[in-house]
Amino acid sequence: MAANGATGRNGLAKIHTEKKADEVCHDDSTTPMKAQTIDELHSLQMKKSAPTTPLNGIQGPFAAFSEEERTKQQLQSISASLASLTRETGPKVVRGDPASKSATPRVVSHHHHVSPTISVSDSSLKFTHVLYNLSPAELYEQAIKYEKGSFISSSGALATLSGAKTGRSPKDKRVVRDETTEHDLWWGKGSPNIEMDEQTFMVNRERAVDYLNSLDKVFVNDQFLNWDPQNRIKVRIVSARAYHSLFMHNMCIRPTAEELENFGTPDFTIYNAGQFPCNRYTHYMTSSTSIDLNLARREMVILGTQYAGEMKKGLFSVMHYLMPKRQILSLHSGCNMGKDGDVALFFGLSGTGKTTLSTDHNRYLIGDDEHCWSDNGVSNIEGGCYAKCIDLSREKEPDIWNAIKFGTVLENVVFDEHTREVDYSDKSVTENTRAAYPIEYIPNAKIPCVASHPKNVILLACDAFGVLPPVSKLTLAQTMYHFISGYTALVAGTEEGIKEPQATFSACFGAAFIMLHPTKYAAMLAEKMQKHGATGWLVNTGWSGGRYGSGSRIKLAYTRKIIDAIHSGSLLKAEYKRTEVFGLEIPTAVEGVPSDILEPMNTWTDKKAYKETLLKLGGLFKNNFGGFVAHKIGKDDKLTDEILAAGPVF
Ligand SMILES: Nc1ncnc2c1ncn2[C@@H]1O[C@H](COP(=O)(O)OP(=O)(O)OP(=O)(O)O)[C@@H](O)[C@H]1O
Ligand SMILES: O=C([O-])CC(=O)C(=O)O
Ligand SMILES: [Ca+2]
Ligand SMILES: [Mn+2]
Repeated sequence: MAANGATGRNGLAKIHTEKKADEVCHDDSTTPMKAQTIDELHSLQMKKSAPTTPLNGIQGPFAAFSEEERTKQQLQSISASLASLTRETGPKVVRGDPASKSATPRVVSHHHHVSPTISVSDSSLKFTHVLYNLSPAELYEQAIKYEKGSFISSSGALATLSGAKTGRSPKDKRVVRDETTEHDLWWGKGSPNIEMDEQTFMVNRERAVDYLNSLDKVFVNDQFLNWDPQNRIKVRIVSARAYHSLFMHNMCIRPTAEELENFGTPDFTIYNAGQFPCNRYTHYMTSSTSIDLNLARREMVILGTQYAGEMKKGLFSVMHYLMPKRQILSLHSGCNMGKDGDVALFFGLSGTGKTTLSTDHNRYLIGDDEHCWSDNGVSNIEGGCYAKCIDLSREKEPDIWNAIKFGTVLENVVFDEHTREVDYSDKSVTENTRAAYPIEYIPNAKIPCVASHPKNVILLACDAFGVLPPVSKLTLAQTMYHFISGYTALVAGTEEGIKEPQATFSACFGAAFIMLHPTKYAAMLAEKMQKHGATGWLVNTGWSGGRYGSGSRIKLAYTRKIIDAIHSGSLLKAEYKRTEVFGLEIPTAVEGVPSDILEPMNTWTDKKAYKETLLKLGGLFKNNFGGFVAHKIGKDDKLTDEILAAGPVF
């Protein structure tokens, strides 16, 4: 041991450090240190953003003042949104994260009247910090720091939990019934509009506003709906979670800095206090969840559910009211466009394939879920897509797979605790796992998301009975019959409490979101299809070879081939034969699809069971349509009669 050199007392070699003249140790780095303290160093890391609100022409000494003035106006508007209507004052709002010391304390409070000191409660003394239109990166940080259950997935998405509710709660959606809505809206049997009165709305609104104001910080998103510039709607979403803010950032249209500068007052405001329940002693409340729409006030209140789809679909309901007033048809449909400009709509209830089939590598995506059809053509209402991701496969749905990256919200998925790799087959949290991403994450999205008039209108049904053909060509009357019926077998999970597929009829393929009587939308659709010569198709993306349990779901690859043949126009020219009971025209051959599956009866081994099931489904259709026979569709009696005759006959 210690063969050479000096040894210390314990026998170990001494460590020699050569001392230079100045007696200071230097490392290799020659870069001079620009900061004197740690705090200074950290302050260097972030540079000031280019103003989110560019100074429209104002330069020179007044520029700084006007930016300040603008920020003040913005805060005043937010304070007004958050005002308690009983105390008549808005909260003191301040911009920026309460956790960040450098946040400028630019305090603004909104007063209707100057009424000092008399009824001041503690809530009017505290500040509410406003996190206004944060970027995805900032929202990630907020979510990860403060929201339990937020993680970064291996592909960079923000994995979150939506809490106890993992689907919408249609039974808890209420609409204020007043003199206007009393006459305008669809009420009663079958209608999604469960009534509440103005007073109760205000009670819930106050509850939500007080809850939001009690927090240290709230998120505010100012965004747009509808890519048609003439019919754009300004929306404000006030929420308590970074998850909700990022979700809406992705799903609504994102304003440019300049558009944000000129945003002004919103046309519609959502108060999302979803973490806080409604008060069950409040009139009308039947659970601790309430989603309340007040069209006169242009406001929506969410209590007792954190499922983000409530905001998306709540706004869709609003569009279903506002757009038809302007002679514009609102549609629960996907939309895409071919290289030659041919446009297709994809209608269908939740889980029938709107997102999957409108996301098509060979076509431009206009949108996956909500559209308007005006005299100018089709426009997407949203700025993002909301894809189901149960059993998502990279191979079958590559564009959706690749869209799940930084910026995307991934709801309720299960992932590996170490690698953070998502297991898309895992239903432990829910079957209704979802990804919300900005539409430009799909490489062939068309921006702006507008297109000309549709050539094909494809009605998607996921038939758990396995008796509807994979594809049939419809007459206009049949298209209307199936549009009004809105049949599918609901795939588990998107609506609370549905665990097994079951036959469902939902008028206009979205009765949960329509506000007027279904025949109003149907009449508009018929008129537009007629005027623009669109062809209707019924595509079964559901079962073949037997009903749910014995048959199996039609292969996505086959459905895609069928859709390709519709787009190309080749299916229009095919040879057809007519089916029993439903009287559907089915093609004898489709390129790339085994011909024997085109006729469902061929795929069933038990022909008797097939016939029974077919009649059973026919009966369900008849029974459902009974609710509509007394209504006229459009001004034309002839069309109404044709539609009534276009259902199953047996
Ligand atoms: N033959 C098929 N055609 C279409 N989709 C299929 C088929 N077979 C399986 N699927 C699966 O069905 C699901 C269709 O869901 P999709 O997200 O497209 O529904 P959606 O109509 O957009 O519903 P929502 O309105 O709830 O968003 C996807 O998970 C898809 O992978
Ligand atoms: O609203 C949701 O939760 C998802 C959706 O698109 C639908 O159900 O139609
Ligand atoms: Ca969808
Ligand atoms: Mn939908």
